[in-house]
Amino acid sequence: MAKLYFYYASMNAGKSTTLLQADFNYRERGMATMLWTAALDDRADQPIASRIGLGADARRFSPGTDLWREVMMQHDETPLACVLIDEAQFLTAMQAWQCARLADEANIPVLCYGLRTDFRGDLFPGSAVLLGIADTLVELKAVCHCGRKATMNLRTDQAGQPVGEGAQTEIGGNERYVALCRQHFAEALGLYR
Ligand SMILES: Nc1ncnc2c1ncn2[C@@H]1O[C@H](COP(=O)(O)OP(=O)(O)O)[C@@H](O)[C@H]1O
Ligand SMILES: Cc1cn([C@H]2C[C@H](O)[C@@H](COP(=O)(O)O)O2)c(=O)[nH]c1=O
Ligand SMILES: [Zn+2]
Repeated sequence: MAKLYFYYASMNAGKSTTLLQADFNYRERGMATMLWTAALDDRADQPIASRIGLGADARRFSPGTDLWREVMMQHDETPLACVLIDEAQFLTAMQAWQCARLADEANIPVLCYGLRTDFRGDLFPGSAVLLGIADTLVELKAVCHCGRKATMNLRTDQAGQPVGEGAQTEIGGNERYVALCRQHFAEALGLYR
């Protein structure tokens, strides 16, 4: 019985790096994998790019992508040992359930990697469902400037000032976001005043 995994963390915790390591591990044993990432994040040359310099090609999902259908088409051609999905916070609720169906009905392990919460501390839709239904939840860890675990993502403006309002989706990297522990996140947004 295959499992649905959700590896969740703040930004800069090594999610993409861990995904690429898992993929390498399967492929070096001659097993086929299928990689996915969000279509809206096209910052890097390669679809999946880690800050440590590793990268890989991947299919891109958008809200209309039928992951069940796309993966099953590929699986019929070449049996897949697993499916790896980066930026899983951007999955729709329906797509998160399609991932569960792949594990349950097609017996394909699905490994999802994504943010737990957005710049306000609210769950992303895809993450909310994955946190609710995944068989295995694994927290990856980044470090706050104080040394504690960084669980939150502070959005900053061009002057480096904290941003507390805006659209949930705003693509960017270290220049737009900083991973902080909850206390430093809350203090930066004035939530404890
Ligand atoms: N040159 C480097 N050597 C070693 N580790 C690095 C290097 N550059 C970045 N990192 C580490 O890589 C991690 C970020 O990896 P990445 O997979 O891009 O994270 P995420 O996908 O969670 O945002 C951080 O822990 C960072 O410290
Ligand atoms: C917190 C937060 C993040 N995003 C975006 C910013 C990046 O493009 C991705 C996360 O990338 P990573 O691989 O985890 O480094 O998500 C966003 O759109 N909204 C947010 O609140
Ligand atoms: Zn801190």
